[in-house]
Amino acid sequence: MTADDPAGLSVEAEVHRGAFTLRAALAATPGEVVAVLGPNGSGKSTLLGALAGLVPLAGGRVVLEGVVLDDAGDGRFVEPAHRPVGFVFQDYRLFPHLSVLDNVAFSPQVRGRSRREARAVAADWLERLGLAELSRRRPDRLSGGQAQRVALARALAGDPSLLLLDEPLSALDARTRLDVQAELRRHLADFTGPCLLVTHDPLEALVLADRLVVLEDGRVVQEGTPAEVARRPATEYVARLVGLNLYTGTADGPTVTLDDGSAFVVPDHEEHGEVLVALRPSAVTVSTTAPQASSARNTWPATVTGLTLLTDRVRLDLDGRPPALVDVTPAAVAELGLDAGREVWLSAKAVDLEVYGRTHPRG
Ligand SMILES: Nc1ncnc2c1ncn2[C@@H]1O[C@H](COP(=O)(O)OP(=O)(O)OP(=O)(O)O)[C@@H](O)[C@H]1O
Repeated sequence: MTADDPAGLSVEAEVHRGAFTLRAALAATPGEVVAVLGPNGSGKSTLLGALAGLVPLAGGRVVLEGVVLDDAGDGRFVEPAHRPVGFVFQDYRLFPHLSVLDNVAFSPQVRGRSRREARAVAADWLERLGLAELSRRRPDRLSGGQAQRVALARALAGDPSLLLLDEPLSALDARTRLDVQAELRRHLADFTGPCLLVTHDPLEALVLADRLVVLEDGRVVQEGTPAEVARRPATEYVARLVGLNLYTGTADGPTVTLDDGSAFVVPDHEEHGEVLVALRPSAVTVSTTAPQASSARNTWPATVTGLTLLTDRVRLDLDGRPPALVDVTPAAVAELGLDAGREVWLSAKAVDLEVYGRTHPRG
């Protein structure tokens, strides 16, 4: 999609906030849910703020359905209140002095509806979201889940062309979160415009999003479907997010020399030069004696530095060349006497190593 495509959203944004710079380009098609993931301080909220007109662009432009909302080049700028954008903030930001009905009526009113019409639209949204009986309540009398639903109703009641959700579920307890997440999924499926969802939670991104965009240090480091990103993470952060080991190295035929000087035998691949190698923690075998080396198998010594109980497995943190996360069964932990400080051998079949080129430069 190009910047002038009439459908959907297209953004090229350069934003300065103190010493921090966001420089990101992204697009989203109508009906598409794009999850924006990234570590703390990577610029996710800044990006949403720029789209909503709350944070000024130093460069680039924002085009929604063919309408330029912001263009740093020629100074065009649509005020936040006049943007067809619905925003759900992490802390909801409901107006404390207004009833639930009037909170939701606020959006259609700002967009030019009369007070009566706006209240009718609000009542309709509250009905749709199963909140009708809360209409007269003040926000301080709502549970977290209810406040989240009201915030979503308020965003949708303005009939936005773009929906921005900034960590919409992060303030909820685990149980409520699952319920609200399932509901949110249904509402997002009905929403016809593009939606950007900022989240820290990879599971939330997998459940709710069609596509992931990963920001690190103000730059987009990876985009793709959840499956693409999970299979071939582009950075350490993404690898940790999806629970994979990721190594950087240099490919030369069937050997990849890793940055720490160790080497992996890998399957046939087309890559030359700098590559990434991904390895599932469940694909590594742990033994207490040195296994037979073979051309199809990589073996190396390592020391257990940590053990974490997952639901049905134990994740081992291992220091070695290279270091690794390895998943084993609780029975294996007992049988092999695994504990912090224990020296073991790791082995991984060449076919379990996924080799691919870098999509962004190092450093
Ligand atoms: N008002 C501000 N003035 C100066 N710097 C700011 C301001 N707001 C944010 N920043 C800086 O901009 C950078 C990006 O912040 P931003 O809130 O966009 O990140 P984020 O990815 O949303 O983080 P988090 O996941 O912690 O919410 C940070 O380094 C932050 O310190």
